[in-house]
Amino acid sequence: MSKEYDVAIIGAGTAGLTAQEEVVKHTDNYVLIDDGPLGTTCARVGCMPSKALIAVADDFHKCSFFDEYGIDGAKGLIPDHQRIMARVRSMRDEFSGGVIQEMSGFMDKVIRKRAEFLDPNTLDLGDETIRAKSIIIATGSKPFIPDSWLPFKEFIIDTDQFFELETLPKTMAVFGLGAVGIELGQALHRLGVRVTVISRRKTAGGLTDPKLAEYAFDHFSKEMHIELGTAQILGKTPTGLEVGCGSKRWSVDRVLIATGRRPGLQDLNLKNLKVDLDAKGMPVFNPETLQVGDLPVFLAGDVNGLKPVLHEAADDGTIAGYNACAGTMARFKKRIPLQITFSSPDIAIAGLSHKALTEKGIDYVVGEASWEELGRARMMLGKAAGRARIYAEPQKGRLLGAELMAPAGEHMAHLLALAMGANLTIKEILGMPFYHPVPEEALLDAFLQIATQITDPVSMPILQRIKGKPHG
Ligand SMILES: Cc1cc2nc3c(=O)[nH]c(=O)nc-3n(C[C@H](O)[C@H](O)[C@H](O)COP(=O)(O)OP(=O)(O)OC[C@H]3O[C@@H](n4cnc5c(N)ncnc54)[C@H](O)[C@@H]3O)c2cc1C
Ligand SMILES: NC(=O)c1ccc[n+]([C@@H]2O[C@H](COP(=O)([O-])OP(=O)(O)OC[C@H]3O[C@@H](n4cnc5c(N)ncnc54)[C@H](O)[C@@H]3O)[C@@H](O)[C@H]2O)c1
Repeated sequence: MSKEYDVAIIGAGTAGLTAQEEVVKHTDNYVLIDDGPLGTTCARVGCMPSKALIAVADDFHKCSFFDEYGIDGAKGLIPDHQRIMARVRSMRDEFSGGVIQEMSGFMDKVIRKRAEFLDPNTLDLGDETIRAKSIIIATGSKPFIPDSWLPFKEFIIDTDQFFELETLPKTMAVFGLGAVGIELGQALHRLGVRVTVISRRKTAGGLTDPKLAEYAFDHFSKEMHIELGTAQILGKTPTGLEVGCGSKRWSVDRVLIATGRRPGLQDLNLKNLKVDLDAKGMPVFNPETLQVGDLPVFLAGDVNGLKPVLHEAADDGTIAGYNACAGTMARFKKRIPLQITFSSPDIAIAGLSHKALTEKGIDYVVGEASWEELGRARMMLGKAAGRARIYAEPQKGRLLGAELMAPAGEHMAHLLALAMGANLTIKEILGMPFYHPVPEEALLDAFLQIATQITDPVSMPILQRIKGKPHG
């Protein structure tokens, strides 16, 4: 006879653990199923170890400015790749160990097995079946290697394997210039690995505004070797692989695959849910309730492919946990979208992207900011680069969205998202303080441009002063 639960959660990552926090408020009769390593993708092989590596790479990169600053001796500094990777792993172990420690209070609810659906209320765990009134799928996403590249697998590294490297290869091809490609590609380059990035599109870190995407692509191309084209693996060499795009060829020790992740849906036997699946095997679900069709089944976190970033996975866990226990489905208002890529300069999208505005046919005016001539950016070598495109509704200039590549962009993206969340008009934004000299001053130009394009005139003495620029 199978065991009966109120809720079964498949996946003990960020979304699954947040769902558990919500479920436990309603019932103690639940189970959390995970057959993989515990500690979450974010802490083990995602957000945290990647940022630990980037921190070292960015600090080491400052050596390249020391001579110009008037500091001698920088050329003698050598990154010890073995020690760098060991430190990254040690930080990783602290972060993922912390998550596992937090789970100790409910380990008796955790089943370390792989789950497959037999029907919407029944899971096959291999040697046992369980039944649950509601089931939350929180199985995350996985790196994906196309079949044609599998014969070269011994030389291909994905992000699940990358942080296990004892040391860094001398040469590396990075396939893709999305979030993973630019973050890790730039870090490897800054640490002295000879990197060749191959990107199918003229963009970086997910930017969708064509003007900004091209600007960012060109900017990063000046720092490291980036080729535009579809990456191919052409064969093995005595020490690695021959890779290429178009008619160009390179020999590299390893390939870092950063061409996107796939939702972890493949092994769940979703056909037994008897709902329509799209071409990618994704069941139809409601993005506000996360319910699959009208079944007692929910999709939370990366697995639903909506916004594959950590804070969204956590919100999803709460929504799915709540609805899995509630009698009726609650629809939740989502936060202002925010996506930050920790390249240098940072890349970010706050609110609606250019692509989303275009697809939805929303009218907007644009203000553009630049960090190239900003005094504060120019005095910090390597920081005087960056642009932002800020989109506002054409009447009162309320912000709709923004895309940017900018120094301190991670913070500015939050400010912009806050302004969007508070529904501020451009007049209200211009009434806010902007300290001098800070990177945020560049945004004033963009706001001013918006103020001059909207239909409701903004008449403020401050506009005249900003037009003349502060003295200093
Ligand atoms: C290199 C990298 C860097 C990143 N950096 C950032 C960042 O800086 N900021 C940010 O916001 N996001 C970042 N992300 C994204 C972020 O890590 C994810 O959005 C988040 O971890 C998703 O959480 P999740 O709960 O959906 O999935 P996960 O944490 O992956 O959890 C899924 C769990 O399901 C289990 N599972 C899968 N299939 C089954 C099955 N059939 N049966 C049982 N268990 C199963 C797995 O073992 C796993 O434990 C990064 C991702 C990567 C790869
Ligand atoms: N800072 C962050 O929040 C952060 C950091 C890293 C990863 N992530 C998450 O991880 C997920 C996966 O990141 P990712 O960078 O692997 O995927 P991605 O989808 O962000 O980017 C993949 C890129 O690879 C390109 N590409 C695909 N096939 C190619 C080929 N054959 N040749 C050349 N280019 C090719 C695509 O055009 C795309 O631009 C993202 O969705 C992101 O949410 C987030």
